[in-house]
Amino acid sequence: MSDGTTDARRPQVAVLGGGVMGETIVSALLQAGWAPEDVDVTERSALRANELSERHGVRSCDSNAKVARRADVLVVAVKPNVVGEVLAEVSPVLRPGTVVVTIAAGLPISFYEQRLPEGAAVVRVMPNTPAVVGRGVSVISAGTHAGAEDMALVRRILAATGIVVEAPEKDLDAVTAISGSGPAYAFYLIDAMAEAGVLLGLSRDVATTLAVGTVQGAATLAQQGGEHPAILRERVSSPGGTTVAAVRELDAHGVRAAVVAAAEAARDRSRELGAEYAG
Ligand SMILES: NC(=O)C1=CN([C@@H]2O[C@H](COP(=O)(O)OP(=O)(O)OC[C@H]3O[C@@H](n4cnc5c(N)ncnc54)[C@H](O)[C@@H]3O)[C@@H](O)[C@H]2O)C=CC1
Ligand SMILES: O=C(O)[C@@H]1CCC=N1
Repeated sequence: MSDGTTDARRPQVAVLGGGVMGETIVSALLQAGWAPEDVDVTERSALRANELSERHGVRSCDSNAKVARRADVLVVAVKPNVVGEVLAEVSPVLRPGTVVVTIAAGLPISFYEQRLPEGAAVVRVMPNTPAVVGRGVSVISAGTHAGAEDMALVRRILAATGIVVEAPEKDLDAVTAISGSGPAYAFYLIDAMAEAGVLLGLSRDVATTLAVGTVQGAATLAQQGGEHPAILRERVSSPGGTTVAAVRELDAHGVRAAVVAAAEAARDRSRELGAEYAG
């Protein structure tokens, strides 16, 4: 399909499920230049539907089939256990050429292709929550019938959410473990650092400001400096100084091994979700 670059109107997008990630995508669409009337969002909760319409000016309703009928792009943003029933509602009414984009964790592209009309273009995406502030990471994988134009369109939709990286679907469980769930690991570290500051006698406000600013600054340095994180860590570590004393404790408490084990557990859970719901 056309990606709408030369069309007067951008492709009509329907976001099914207006939770944390669904709302983020609605807001990214508006930032990327979509008009509110070209965006539909569905919600099981009427209260939430009204909230989304009031906040973003988009149309909201509780009928997935109704919005799917007019959609050029359908974004599936419900929980993995609901995806099957949502596809059963929309599949009979989809127009040929509609691109189906899914952000559900774990479910493979084949799950969608088996339930959608023959030849449907499916693009699987793993975003993350910093997308809310335009600093997200999204990984996109093409389904059997998704062409270069479809992938370009998905990139445009996600443009306002942050970085977009393309990867083969076989990598998506690992991607989910690193960038999908990864913000939680970073928040965990920030929380622990702030708590440690309080333990050492700082006020909670100051400790939190220091922890957030330090993690943010370190991430920016790692991104912009282009140097290996181990080199950047060495540069903080003066001989016989405070940092080596601290890092020795991180090693002694197995923090590196814990991060690896956490990522493996997330990858395994992503596989399980796929097996559980795709059956
Ligand atoms: N939260 C995160 O960090 C990430 C989530 N994901 C995926 O995004 C999807 C959504 O996750 P969240 O936004 O966190 O969940 P959420 O629970 O905040 O949002 C889901 C929304 O779907 C609505 N809903 C439920 N059944 C529905 C139906 N039949 N029709 C329309 N709406 C319905 C719910 O009322 C809820 O508002 C999940 O599949 C998850 O795996 C992917 C990457 C990151
Ligand atoms: O925890 C989850 O299942 C979702 C997918 C990646 C981040 N949140």
